[in-house]
Amino acid sequence: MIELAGVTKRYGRKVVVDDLTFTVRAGCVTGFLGPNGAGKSTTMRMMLGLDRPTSGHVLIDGQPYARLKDPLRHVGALLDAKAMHGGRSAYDNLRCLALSNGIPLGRVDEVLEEVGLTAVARKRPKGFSLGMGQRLGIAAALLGDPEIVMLDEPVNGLDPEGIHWIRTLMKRLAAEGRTVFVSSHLMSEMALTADHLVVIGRGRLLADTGMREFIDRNSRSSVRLRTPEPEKLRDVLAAAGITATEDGTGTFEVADDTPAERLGELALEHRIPLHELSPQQASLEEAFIALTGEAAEYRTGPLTAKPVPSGYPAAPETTRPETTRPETTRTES
Ligand SMILES: Nc1ncnc2c1ncn2[C@@H]1O[C@H](COP(=O)(O)OP(=O)(O)OP(=O)(O)O)[C@@H](O)[C@H]1O
Repeated sequence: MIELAGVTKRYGRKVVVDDLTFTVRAGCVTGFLGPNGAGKSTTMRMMLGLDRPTSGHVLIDGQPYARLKDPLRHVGALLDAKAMHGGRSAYDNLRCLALSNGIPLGRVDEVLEEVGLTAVARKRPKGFSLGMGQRLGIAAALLGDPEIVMLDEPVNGLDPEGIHWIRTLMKRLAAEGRTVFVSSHLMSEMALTADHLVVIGRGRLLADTGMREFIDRNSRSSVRLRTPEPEKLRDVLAAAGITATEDGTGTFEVADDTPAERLGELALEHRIPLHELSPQQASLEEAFIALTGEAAEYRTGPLTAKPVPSGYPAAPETTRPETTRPETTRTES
């Protein structure tokens, strides 16, 4: 478990992390999201004792990181894949880490196998591709068989097989009862991987909530109808007081919370043929943009920047439904 209490970080006069309080729990994958420059990496560095909070504190399983004995056995982290010694082989990089953290050397071969780098174990990382470097960084994070795994943008540079692998790995680690905390800008990937989300904007907590709840709260769902008789459907919907938008080709979008069942029954009642009747689920990406729109420091033009529908949230969304995932025990290596 990772606990942050009132964590603030200032660089000069700039407040980069602003009074963050949240807990990252074991047994699930927690996604850490925020626009560019929101303070994610700074927060992760403070969790790992690489940066000191200006105020507030971070506890790892109840202790500051600096007090952990053999920290790699408690927390494995990938922050910067390029942090490896480029002139030392992949094996030697991991061997040094193992020796300095009291980790059995047999783990080096195990993690190299796990990340698929056994064949290049004797090669130097300076010749590695971005994806191979990421895999080596992930191997280092797993080396101490830690209870807590923290990964900053782990899918960076990974090929589709690698992305699938890291997703499966994170889910497995969480199912084993470990704490998995991961940042990513790849929303589609995060939607498939994370159970819980912590979202920050300009250093402030915007949401600490379950994935489904986050999407439901920050986006509007709708129902799409398609008919060869749009005039008839338009009149029926208007008479029923249902607001719909039309695209001019017989496709209607109803976003006023009328359930699909009611729309289907109305169409049937008036003998209007429907070629489509489908509830539209908003994506994590849409919900994320809606929530963080005003908190984004670096924004693109109007083509991609969407207006925030309900204003900048005054208080973060903080709900944490009970996890149904059973905690499993695991044996130390
Ligand atoms: N050592 C530093 N000195 C001064 N400013 C810093 C330092 N480190 C980070 N910052 C600033 O803090 C802010 C947050 O940076 P950080 O890298 O934590 O954001 P991030 O959410 O990880 O961004 P990204 O998604 O782009 O990686 C940025 O404005 C950055 O310029």
